[in-house]
Amino acid sequence: MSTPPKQVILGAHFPGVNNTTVWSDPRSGSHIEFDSFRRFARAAERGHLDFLFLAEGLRLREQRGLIHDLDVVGRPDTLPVLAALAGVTDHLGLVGTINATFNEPYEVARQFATLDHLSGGRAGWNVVTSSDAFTGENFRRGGYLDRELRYERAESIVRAARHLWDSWQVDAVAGDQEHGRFLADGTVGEFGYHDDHFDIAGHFNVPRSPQQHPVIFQAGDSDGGREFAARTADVIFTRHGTPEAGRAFFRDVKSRLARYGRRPDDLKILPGVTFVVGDTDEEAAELAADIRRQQVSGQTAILLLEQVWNRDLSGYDPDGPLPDVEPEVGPSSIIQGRARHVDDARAEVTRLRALAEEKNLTLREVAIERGQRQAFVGSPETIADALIDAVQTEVSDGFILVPHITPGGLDAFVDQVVPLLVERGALRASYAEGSTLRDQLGLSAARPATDWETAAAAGVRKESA
Ligand SMILES: Cc1cc2nc3c(=O)[nH]c(=O)nc-3n(C[C@H](O)[C@H](O)[C@H](O)COP(=O)(O)O)c2cc1C
Repeated sequence: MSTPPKQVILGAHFPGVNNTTVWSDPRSGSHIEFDSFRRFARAAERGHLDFLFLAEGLRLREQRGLIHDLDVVGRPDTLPVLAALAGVTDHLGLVGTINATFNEPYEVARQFATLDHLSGGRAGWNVVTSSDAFTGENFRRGGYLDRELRYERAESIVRAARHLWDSWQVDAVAGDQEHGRFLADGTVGEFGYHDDHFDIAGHFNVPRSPQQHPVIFQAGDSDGGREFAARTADVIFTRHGTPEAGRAFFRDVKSRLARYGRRPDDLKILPGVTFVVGDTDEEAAELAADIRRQQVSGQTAILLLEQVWNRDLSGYDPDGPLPDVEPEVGPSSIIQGRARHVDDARAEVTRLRALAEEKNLTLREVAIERGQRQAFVGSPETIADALIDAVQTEVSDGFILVPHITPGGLDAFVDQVVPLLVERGALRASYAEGSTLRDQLGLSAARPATDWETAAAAGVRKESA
């Protein structure tokens, strides 16, 4: 009998309005009404996926001083949405993105512990570190964090939260009716946490939650982000364009774990991916090309390439050639509220010009081609086989699916691909009763905050030795 393949972990990213989705499709519904979240979550649960994932955007992006046309809706406040979903789902993990820079550990620890209670152990926190002053203007203290400190602060907030989550002993609640004593003793929830970022002390007021520590995700691909994940997180949410890039990332990140006394399986790597299911591979390829054209209108193509050129390109014709001007290099960015992901603008422009020439592409076609991400496109069989193969060949431990339609975009995957994954032994046929998100992801039970700190300190010593 052949051994079953490694399990494919699957999350479902609730899609807002952005250039991986198609808001203008007639099947597209509201990105804010609860019914959309509920339908999406129930589809994920019908397919016994591991978790639903919500991104976060704390300020409307601006480009050329105007609100960016995409990414405007679909990101209401994360925690109320997840709390409401806890009431209409039974097994699905509920993972929300909450920034480490603009929040306090006491608040965040309370919120996630509460979500963990409400959901019976299904909470996950995606710790992001965006620290830009533009977003900071929304907050009391303004953009106060130096970018270099973003991961130091993230590590601090998670460490402090872990102390808060540990502050209630397992047997803290006595519930002694005979003597009328609710608590076992008066020291319940006592904490004190002091470092360069936080100086807090008191009594935490949420009892120990089912997972004790909600699952910690991190999203951020830089060297600092990878090291933070190796030292602190249970899951990395990442993105890359090809399976080869995925394997290189996988090897790099997993190799960092031993330094902190962790095994490769202690940190799961999950790239975000789009998918298009068709009756045949040819039909799916045609559908995918059509979706890309809808996602990148002429105006969107201009906005996307402005992020490469870092200058106003509104005078150019999207159906004409690439701009003949050179990119603007320097510290100022045309976009605010989101990092520009262009390391060397001159080299990127040279590459795009060569691509346009070789394939005879217009400006809009270049924008479409440049934005291609790793996608699973094909018949249900092709997609199921490709997902299984990617996990067996260490591209990742699974994927976070990003459908292009809200809220019905998961349906084809759940109804046509999931049964094949189950048949091939790569996905559970049903949820195990009473399992937490930690159990579902194959993670071990939460370790106490002090264990993490000892391992991190030993790892840092090894690194600097
Ligand atoms: C796949 C992925 C998803 C992300 N999602 C969010 C998000 O929803 N909200 C947010 O504020 N930042 C998000 N980020 C940004 C990161 O948290 C981080 O702030 C940024 O990438 C800078 O960190 P880095 O220099 O390590 O990449 C995301 C990053 C990645 C790679």
